[in-house]
Amino acid sequence: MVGNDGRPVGVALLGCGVVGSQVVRLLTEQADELAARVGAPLRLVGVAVRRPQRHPDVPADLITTDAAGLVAREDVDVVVELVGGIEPVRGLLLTALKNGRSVVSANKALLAEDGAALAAAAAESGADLYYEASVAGAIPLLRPIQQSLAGDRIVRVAGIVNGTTNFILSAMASTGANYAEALEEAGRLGYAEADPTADVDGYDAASKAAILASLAFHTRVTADDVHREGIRDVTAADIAAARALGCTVKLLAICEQVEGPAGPSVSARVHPAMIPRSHPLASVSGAYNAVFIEAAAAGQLMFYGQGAGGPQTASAVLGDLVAAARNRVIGGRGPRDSAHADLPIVAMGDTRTRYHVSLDVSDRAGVLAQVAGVFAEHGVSIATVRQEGRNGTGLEDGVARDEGDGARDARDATLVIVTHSAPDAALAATVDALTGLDAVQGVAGVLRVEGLGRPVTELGGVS
Ligand SMILES: NC(=O)C1=CN([C@@H]2O[C@H](COP(=O)(O)OP(=O)(O)OC[C@H]3O[C@@H](n4cnc5c(N)ncnc54)[C@H](O)[C@@H]3O)[C@@H](O)[C@H]2O)C=CC1
Ligand SMILES: N[C@@H](CC=O)C(=O)O
Ligand code: NA
Repeated sequence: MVGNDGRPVGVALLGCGVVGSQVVRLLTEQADELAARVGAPLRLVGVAVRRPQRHPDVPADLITTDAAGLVAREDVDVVVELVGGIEPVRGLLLTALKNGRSVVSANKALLAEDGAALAAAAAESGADLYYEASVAGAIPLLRPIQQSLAGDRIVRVAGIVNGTTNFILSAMASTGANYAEALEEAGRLGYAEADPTADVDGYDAASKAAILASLAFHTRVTADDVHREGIRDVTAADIAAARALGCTVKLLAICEQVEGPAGPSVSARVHPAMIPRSHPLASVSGAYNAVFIEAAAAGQLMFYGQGAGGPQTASAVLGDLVAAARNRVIGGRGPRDSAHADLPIVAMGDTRTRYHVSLDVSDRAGVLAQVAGVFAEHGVSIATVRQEGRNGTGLEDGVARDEGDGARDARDATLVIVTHSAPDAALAATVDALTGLDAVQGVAGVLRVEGLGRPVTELGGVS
């Protein structure tokens, strides 16, 4: 690819909402500095929007509703996509890349669904494809994985990559609010959208996990490959149970290289989990994001900051834009996405996790043995068991009080069991089988427990 012959680098912006409008502002306010860093001025040649009348701050001669026409213009070098969603964006970006235009995007949904096609189009034409803003907003994360750690071997990337759900879980933990109350507060403060499905059901985090796993393990991972559970079912009782164990509950994205049934494999999952309060991720609260990377030589690294917001996300977009524009000016291109390892994806059932299980049981002779037997039958080793009295039966002090209700057992108790690590399928089957026991009145709560590379000392030395 040849350089830009000293002419300005033409930038087409698709979408001018929360993030796009901030990109326009920063491009204007920082024009001279950006030109110095790029080696040529950045010239915004057009802004494609859906409703032109809604953008009084953008010069009218730049506004267009014809995104396809804008992308095809000869004076466009870099297309910055801040629309979101799959179509019509996929078609527009594939056309741009095939025509040799570099692309900067914050669109995690598209990259997690069809990143391979975009990367192939970029490789074919020699254009750049950058998407730092798509994962954890402002936090520099993808470039460190792709470039700074290129000489190392990453074994795990785990973290909090969704601000909305982290705000909700933090509010539940700090105020005792239930899920519905915390969600309402998140909406009031502008964190949760009118339809919060993508956030609370884990779709947003799963897309980000797919992108992280792809880059960390040099393997194409799509959102469909990521096991996904959201936070709708997390209860105030789960939060209290976590606290009792010295833990807190977070929605985690966990991407690991593991030894699967077919050899080295990638495991990618998003689910709520208890983590020890001593873990650095436990203190990440509110709408913040943090990602913990473990690499063979570098050891443990943590990246922390704001994962959303207009100016914050625009910062990451502009970082990518400067890199893509500089490559135009000097006539090269940045490092390509690499999928050379092409590892298989391990099924969630084969992924090893630990569980915290709260069972409401009748407290009579032999019940603990029956429950332990079900764990043993499924090959799941128990790490700790704690019994608590329930409904005022006074078991805490070992004294049972029969309140005279002849229709039910004289004594009720809750068994709190934490397992050692076992295949997730074995743990799920164990919980299923427990519900069939006569002595088990109900499963009060089931949550995975993650040490994330650290011994869970609070749980009695389980690691
Ligand atoms: N808002 C945030 O904090 C973050 C957003 N992102 C990503 O950045 C992208 C943009 O997000 P926001 O700015 O928040 O969204 P937004 O909804 O505020 O802005 C999107 C804009 O695109 C416009 N649009 C829709 N279809 C269009 C079309 N066919 N042609 C031209 N314009 C069209 C909409 O009218 C809207 O103004 C999304 O991919 C999002 O996932 C990533 C990280 C954080
Ligand atoms: N909805 C996301 C924001 C952007 O990625 C979140 O809540 O983190
Ligand atoms: Na980022």
